[in-house]
Amino acid sequence: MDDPPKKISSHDKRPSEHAEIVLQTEDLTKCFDTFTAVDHLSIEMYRGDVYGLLGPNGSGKTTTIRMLLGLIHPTSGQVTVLRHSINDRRQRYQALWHVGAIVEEPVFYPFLTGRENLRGVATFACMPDNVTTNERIEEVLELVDLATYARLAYHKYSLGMKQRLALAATLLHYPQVIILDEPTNGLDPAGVVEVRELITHLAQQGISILLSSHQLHEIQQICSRVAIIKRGKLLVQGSVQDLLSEKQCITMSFPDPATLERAELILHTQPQEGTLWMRNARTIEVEPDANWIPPGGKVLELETTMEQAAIVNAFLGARGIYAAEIRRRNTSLEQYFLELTGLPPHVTPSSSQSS
Ligand SMILES: Nc1ncnc2c1ncn2[C@@H]1O[C@H](COP(=O)(O)OP(=O)(O)OP(=O)(O)O)[C@@H](O)[C@H]1O
Repeated sequence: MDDPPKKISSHDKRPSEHAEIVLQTEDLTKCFDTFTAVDHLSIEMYRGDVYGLLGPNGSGKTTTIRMLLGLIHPTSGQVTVLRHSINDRRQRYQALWHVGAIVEEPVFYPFLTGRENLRGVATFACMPDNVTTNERIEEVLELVDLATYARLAYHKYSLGMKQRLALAATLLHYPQVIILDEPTNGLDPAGVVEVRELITHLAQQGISILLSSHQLHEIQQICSRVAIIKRGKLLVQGSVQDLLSEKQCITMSFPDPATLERAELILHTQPQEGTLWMRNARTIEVEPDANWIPPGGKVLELETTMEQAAIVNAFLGARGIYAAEIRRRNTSLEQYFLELTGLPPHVTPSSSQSS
């Protein structure tokens, strides 16, 4: 029996309890024949969230996104956007009207300018060819910081500019929710920064953004909340800040490798009731950015808070072992993900399913 998904308590980065839910799935499930790609997934996204949908390869992210956009029908469960159900034929149009998305590589005409391409998109979207539409095109060009390049042919755009033009196209009809599948995929570092800054800027305007990505370092920098899924099931959902503060660690360095070995042995064998948590101590390689590398290049890591570091220190001191340095170690989203899923963000679908 699988563990139920963890609920994470809220701190400052999580929307208040009065925050408006803009997108919600309830028990969303998709089966392909006998294979369940998405399994009773219940997530919610608040106004202004930059929400990361994370999971190893083949965990069901794209299938979920396709259901959120009404591109495929769920086997069961619900998707609601601003209280309109995508599953209800009468409400689907209203629900999807609030959504903009980039799910596949956007296609633009290479020899038309950025502005002309947006005019083309507006025409295809049946937006009237009038002053309001032209004003909106100028507005979105400003919003994605492409106004200066509006007269440049698309094929001369950098990868980051192309992605920003794609975002401009999704913004034309004033969506309140934007869904992006791997928005920084294939971008060079400068393009990644451009898109990251734009996403943050859009969220500040009250637009909620759901994105899937394998770039957990990126996700950690831009997302306010994340959901981590594996084999279609939700493992955890919460604010990045809360998830990471749940996993506080300290590292202890010792004057020489033999002292470290003795300290580890003591921590594994001697703690009694009340201090048994110290038994989680393990030797790890020192982080490369540490300001001091102890002899042997290894440190002891304990999953505990800096407040409890004094207890470990005193415990070892009473047994004649003195640490040379104690540091707080921040867990990255990548480490958290790895511990939770047992998989790195990039694994082949077959290995993911067999694990
Ligand atoms: N049309 C389909 N028919 C059968 N199986 C499918 C279909 N679409 C997806 N799947 C399977 O569902 C599972 C989830 O696929 P999905 O593409 O949603 O995963 P993902 O998390 O987006 O993966 P990735 O990170 O590699 O893009 C995979 O095992 C995939 O092979």
